[in-house]
Amino acid sequence: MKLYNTLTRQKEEFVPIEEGKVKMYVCGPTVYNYFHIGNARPFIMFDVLRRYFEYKGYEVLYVQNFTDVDDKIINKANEEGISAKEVANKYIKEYFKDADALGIKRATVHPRVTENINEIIDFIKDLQQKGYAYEVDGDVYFDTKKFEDYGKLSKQNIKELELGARIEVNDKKKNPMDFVLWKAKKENEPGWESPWGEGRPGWHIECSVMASRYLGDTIDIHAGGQDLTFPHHENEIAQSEAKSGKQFARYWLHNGYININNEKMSKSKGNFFTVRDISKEVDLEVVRFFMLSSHYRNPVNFSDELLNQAKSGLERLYNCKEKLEFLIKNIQGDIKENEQPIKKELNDFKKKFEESMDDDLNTADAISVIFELVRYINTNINENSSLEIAQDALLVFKELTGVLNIANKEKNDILDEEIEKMIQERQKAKKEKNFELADKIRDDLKKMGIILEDTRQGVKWRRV
Ligand SMILES: Nc1ncnc2c1ncn2[C@@H]1O[C@H](COP(=O)(O)OP(=O)(O)OP(=O)(O)O)[C@@H](O)[C@H]1O
Ligand SMILES: [Zn+2]
Repeated sequence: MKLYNTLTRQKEEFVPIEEGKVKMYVCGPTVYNYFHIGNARPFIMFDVLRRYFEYKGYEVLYVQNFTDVDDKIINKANEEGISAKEVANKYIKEYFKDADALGIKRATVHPRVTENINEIIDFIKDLQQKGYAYEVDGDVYFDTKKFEDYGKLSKQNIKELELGARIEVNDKKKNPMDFVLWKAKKENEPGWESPWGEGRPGWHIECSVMASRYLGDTIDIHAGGQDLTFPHHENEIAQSEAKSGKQFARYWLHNGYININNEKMSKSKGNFFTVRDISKEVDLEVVRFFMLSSHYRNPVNFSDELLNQAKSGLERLYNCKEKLEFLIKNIQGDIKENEQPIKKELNDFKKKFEESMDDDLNTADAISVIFELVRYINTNINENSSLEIAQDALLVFKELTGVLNIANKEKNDILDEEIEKMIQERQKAKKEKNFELADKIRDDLKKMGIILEDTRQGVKWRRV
């Protein structure tokens, strides 16, 4: 599989450190609000990368953190008169509700900053001992001048950055590019005891600490949104490599932005839609499908139109699946001689799907392959097919959609009330002598695996 590595600015063959194993770290949310669909992009896309590795037989260790102490959380807590911990706990719970509905698999570990304070302190102490960090009035800074490779990920011209950064006046830092590892406690802030007095960790240090704690000094993949490349990931590299003397992450993956009117969707600009609000309008599986319909590095302008397209695309997939499930219940027999080429073609779709996914996780092309498969099934598999070939087709369909985790909800999801409602509509149509509509409703139900029987006691129905 080839992945675009921000570190080298090219697509590279993925080679794991340890055979059969992938160690991934994905920067998680700062929990002071519901997350928006821009934030959902890395969560969904890297979930698919993980699932694809698993499909290929890798064991994946997947770590995604929660930033549960931060200025924004503290501000929100002070506004609402509750503790930062209460704010964070609330939004972590809400995160899981939305993430589950988006079909995002739970990480192997979801560590929180506040559960890693001792590890963070030890890490900073080590940096200080090695001469990479210095203390000023209870704050501790990373000395970027000491780390020769600073800037290697973002390929930034450090001189230019320094000029820009001078606008931000901070007399405590030796150099404008230095960044904070530990912040001395201010009033109305949570704080922890440390060798530098009471305080709390800076933002960047948490990811270096949690990645090494759960995955080791060198990890395979580190991922997040494109905005994190600089300074966040650059700083993570500086901290981790200064401490261990080893390469921190071998592949750096960054997703492009979800935009609104060509501007990055972001909490600070207020131009965002939360996943929670969207869930009131559409099933979140549609949002997942929408996300996968573009390559993860391309910018996407969010619109209702794209969401509607995703909705009808997903319906096409469910229709195909239901058709196959219906056929399987109603046909019989082993594969026939003239179906051998179909079997082969079905397997070719798998290969094509894998080729797309192997090309830097091109889910957009992978979805096109699934649509081709659907067209192929619709024209080649019917009442005259053998049971075996229909089962084969369903298996391939499920394998491919399973990697993306789309269209795999069981249709038993159709509720009894919905069925009853459709039956009532059919009765009404019959009364009005609209037999065409009545037959259509019966057929629609049949496609959903619901069989009607007109009895003297009224209409009875059963699931096939
Ligand atoms: N518009 C966007 N499109 C794609 N990814 C985004 C977008 N906005 C944020 N992200 C990513 O979402 C993830 C979660 O980050 P976090 O919760 O810190 O969001 P944030 O940066 O505070 O959001 P915002 O930019 O709205 O303030 C990060 O990987 C970040 O890069
Ligand atoms: Zn991070």
